[in-house]
Amino acid sequence: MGALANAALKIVVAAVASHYAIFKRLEPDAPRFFALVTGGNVVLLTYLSTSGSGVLSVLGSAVAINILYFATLCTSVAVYRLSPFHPLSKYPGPRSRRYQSAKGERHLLLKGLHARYGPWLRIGPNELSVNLPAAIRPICSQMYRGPSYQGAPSDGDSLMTCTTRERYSERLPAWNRAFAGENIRRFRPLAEARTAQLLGILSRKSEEGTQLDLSHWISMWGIDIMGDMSFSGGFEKLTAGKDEEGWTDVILMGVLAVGVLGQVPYMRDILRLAPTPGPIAAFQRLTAKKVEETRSRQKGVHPDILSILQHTEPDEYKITEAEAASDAAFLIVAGWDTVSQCATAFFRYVIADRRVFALLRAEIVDAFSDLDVDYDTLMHLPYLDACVQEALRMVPPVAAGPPRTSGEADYTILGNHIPAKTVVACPIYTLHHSGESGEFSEPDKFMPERWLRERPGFVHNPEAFIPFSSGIGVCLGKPVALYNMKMLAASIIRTFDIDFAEGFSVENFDKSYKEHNLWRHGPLMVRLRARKG
Ligand code: HEM
Repeated sequence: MGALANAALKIVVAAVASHYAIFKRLEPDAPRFFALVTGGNVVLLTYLSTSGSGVLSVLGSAVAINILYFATLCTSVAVYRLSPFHPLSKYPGPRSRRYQSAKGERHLLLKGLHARYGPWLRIGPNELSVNLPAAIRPICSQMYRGPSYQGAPSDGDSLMTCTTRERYSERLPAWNRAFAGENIRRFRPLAEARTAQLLGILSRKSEEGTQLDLSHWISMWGIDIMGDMSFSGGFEKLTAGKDEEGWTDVILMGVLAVGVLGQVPYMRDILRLAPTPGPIAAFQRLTAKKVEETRSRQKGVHPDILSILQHTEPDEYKITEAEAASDAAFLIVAGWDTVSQCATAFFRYVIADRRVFALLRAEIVDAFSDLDVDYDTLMHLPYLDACVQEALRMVPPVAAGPPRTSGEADYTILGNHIPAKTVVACPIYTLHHSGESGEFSEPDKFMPERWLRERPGFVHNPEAFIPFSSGIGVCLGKPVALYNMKMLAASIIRTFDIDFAEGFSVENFDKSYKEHNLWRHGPLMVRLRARKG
């Protein structure tokens, strides 16, 4: 009995010691974890078999030792994480550290937690959420992306999932070139052509007097534009009128995987061994085909984004085919749902407020009358700009704050110590809606006027407004996104009178919003009539 207790004590000590030495702050990656477990068990079995016991007895002892070891290890990890010895113990937060929501209400949960615990919030063992505008710049301009970006299994990293800042910096020049100068100007006619195509469809529907889901058509418009810009076409969803291949769901699935597996990035190595689900494999085949097409093209011909990324300068990093395929998929995620969500929110709020609609209509009709919508005039319409900003504030397409990591260094942000290997995020939705800390008066109300500073005494802090993120990894497509949204908004508003469809409930529509890294919601049902006068 004494020998058994002695052996058990040794196992407990070994588990606590290995927690301290290996598992204390981070989950080790999958290969190292399996090497450790396999190596440990080989040594254990060799040792046990020298005792002269039978095979069954040796195996039974090994199983018991493993159970005791891992139970102690897990307890030790849990106790340490909740203890005052943990470097993040001074930060308040719910004891369970649970802020994920399978119901898609993470944005509301996080907002509520900040209201309860204050701007510095511990939301995971090694994770902080910081709801302070003054902290955005120091965090986002110094810290690189956190490990959660490595959640999705893939053969090559996209720009966004580059594991190191050095590799990211090597790839950035080609991306910057794709979104600058002559290249970015070439994207405008693509958006204009798709907008004209959408107007044609909407005109036909309005003549038939049918009610329609505007968010669906905006989504088809958005994905077609991204296909044109990224790899010179390939979707044609406006023509089809529907997403037959189900790319919408595939992309949602991919983004969800990043969100869930990002919490346990070591699982990516394990999942890579599993067969890829059919729809994702089909999307991978599409991006691989686009890589092949754009790679075989001559430099300078059809300079879509994927071609620019692959035809780099001689002294620049040359991406592999797998990386190019990941970039192609990432581009669609980055530029499609974001713009579509913002445009949908824009119409939901503008249609609901007839005063806003009338002011917007007057500004747009006055600017263009029967003329074509030109870039310079469009981008300088103050009320349209205020409405777009306000839609981005109300429903930021990326609601969660992009997670950053302190990596191997300690930081001090606004006098607060952030130890190495801590994940830190500035929660975009919460920042846009924090009335408590006073960034925006009446934060849950759609009020374009707040951007025009026409309300004396009205609190308005643009420093807290970061729909496109900030610092390292800030959105490169912002000018494209703003132009495309304004072009769509002006074109639809000057062409149609718009009302919600009969029986449509704005309250139910708002309640249908769920956040899973991307937004999902019910249909935005409207009735369009050709504008008179
Ligand atoms: C309203 C529309 C958009 C919003 C709100 C938005 C928002 C964002 C945010 C928050 C990030 C940072 C994500 C992170 O670090 O996790 C980001 C990155 C990025 N976005 Fe956008 N985006 C929009 C449209 C677009 C469009 C249309 C494109 C392309 C045409 C685009 C291209 C990119 C790229 C390439 C990055 C990565 C930049 C980098 O890592 O250096 N975005 N965007």
